[in-house]
Amino acid sequence: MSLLEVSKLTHRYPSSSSELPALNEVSLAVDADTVTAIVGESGCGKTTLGRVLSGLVKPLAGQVLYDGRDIHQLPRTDWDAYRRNVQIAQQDPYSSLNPGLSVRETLRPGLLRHRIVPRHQVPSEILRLLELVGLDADPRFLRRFPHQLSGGQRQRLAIARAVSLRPQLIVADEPTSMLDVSIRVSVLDLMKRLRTEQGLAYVFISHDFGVVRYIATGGRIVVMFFGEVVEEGPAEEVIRRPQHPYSYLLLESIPVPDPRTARQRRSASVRAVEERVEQPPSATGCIFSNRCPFVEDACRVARPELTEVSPGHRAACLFPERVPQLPQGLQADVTG
Ligand SMILES: Nc1ncnc2c1ncn2[C@@H]1O[C@H](COP(=O)(O)OP(=O)(O)OP(=O)(O)O)[C@@H](O)[C@H]1O
Repeated sequence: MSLLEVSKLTHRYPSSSSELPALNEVSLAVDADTVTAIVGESGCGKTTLGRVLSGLVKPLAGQVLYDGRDIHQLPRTDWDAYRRNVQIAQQDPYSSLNPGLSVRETLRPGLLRHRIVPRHQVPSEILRLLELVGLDADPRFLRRFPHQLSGGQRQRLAIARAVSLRPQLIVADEPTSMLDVSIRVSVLDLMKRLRTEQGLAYVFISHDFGVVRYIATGGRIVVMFFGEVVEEGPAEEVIRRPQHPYSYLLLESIPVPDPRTARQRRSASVRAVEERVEQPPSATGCIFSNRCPFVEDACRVARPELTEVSPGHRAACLFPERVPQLPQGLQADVTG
């Protein structure tokens, strides 16, 4: 079931030096109770999309429909409910947490303002939330300030704050990219557990396909390139049989710990694309054609539409049959 229907979102920042919009006619559905992972390189519009979905940025054109209604047309009380129902967890919890507020004061105001529990139950609810996210539920910890917490503890606190309002959806924008690898996995595991226990949906934003495949099991993957969706579909299918060359190349470049495999993985096509990374996207043809290792003349003429390649799986490629299958070993690796 769709929680949000996103229709032809276009956004451009007035101060941007880029000719290209940050988002260009992005349409997709965000399902309830599941993960919709947005993946793509830096600058492709992931954060802008996340901010539009959470209502923090009003797009220049297009709509975000919630229960069939445009969120920017909602009456005040429904808008407040939407903002509570859709929480955001950001890349750098240090900048999103108020440095002057203790752990207790980070969690308390939201619980009171939105009357999540009766006033007298707020202290016990704070302790319950800390336990839920694996933080110390003791008085000394409650008095700590963000600068006295580790990176992992800060992100757990930011997650606790988001979950405290009992939202339907959390937009998680690169929530683990600033954490050490060992801590990263534990925070991802926490997010997975919370999702099933609390019946949450996530829009999970990342530039790292390795992280995306870890969190998006059973959900959907949306691949973006320069403000456009180039592929979207069920996570396992996008990973096993990518239908857009860009998705294929992102998957093929997932780093793996074994240096021998990592060497094998940097195939000729990945190296060729890396050499062309500075090329601006084509203005008229397929947006990926200037970097595509499988490009044909036709790709430089017109921009392909997102087209269904199998039920619920769409790709914007004129020649999806040219996208190779991932090598067997790598497939086993990326499907984990
Ligand atoms: N506040 C802003 N003012 C001007 N341009 C912006 C602003 N925020 C983003 N942009 C531009 O919009 C485009 C999309 O940026 P966005 O941050 O949404 O992408 P992203 O995929 O999340 O990248 P990153 O992972 O680096 O944050 C980029 O070209 C970026 O330079």
